[in-house]
Amino acid sequence: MAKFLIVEARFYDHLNDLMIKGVTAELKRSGHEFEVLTVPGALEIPGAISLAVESGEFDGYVAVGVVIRGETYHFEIVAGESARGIMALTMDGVAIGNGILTVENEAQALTRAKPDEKDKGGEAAKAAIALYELGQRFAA
Ligand SMILES: Nc1c(NC[C@H](O)[C@H](O)[C@H](O)CO)[nH]c(=O)[nH]c1=O
Ligand SMILES: CC(=O)[C@@H](O)COP(=O)(O)O
Repeated sequence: MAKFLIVEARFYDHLNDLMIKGVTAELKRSGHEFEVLTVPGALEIPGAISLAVESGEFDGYVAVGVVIRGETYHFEIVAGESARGIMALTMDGVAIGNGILTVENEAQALTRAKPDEKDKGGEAAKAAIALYELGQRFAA
């Protein structure tokens, strides 16, 4: 059994609730423990994970967030930089599943957040578990 930290950017409550439902269902199904940490936005997720890694308390991480395009270039920054930060940590050997939705509108977010539809939360949890197990294999 491993212990995962779910780091959620709680920008849209109802969408995050659906995403977290999918993530936790998969972690429970796989027999792993988890905690949830909430940060203001997706841009804060990589930094929060980096701080948590220093604690040595967790075996893997699931990033959860919803980034919906607005009127300005800020969407590109939030979507791109949160993904870049997560990828940099992953390339440094941290097991992270990226469940940050980057979408054009709420309808696209909803279908991807719902566990009984595209279940991107469950998908991110599976990715985190896969990287954790890979790390175990190569450390053996
Ligand atoms: N517009 C969205 C944001 N923006 C906030 C940033 O993530 C960040 O918290 C702020 O720039 C301060 O550093 N965040 C989301 O998660 N989703 C959005 O749609
Ligand atoms: C993804 C965002 O940062 C976005 O929601 C911000 O909206 P706007 O570009 O209209 O300021």
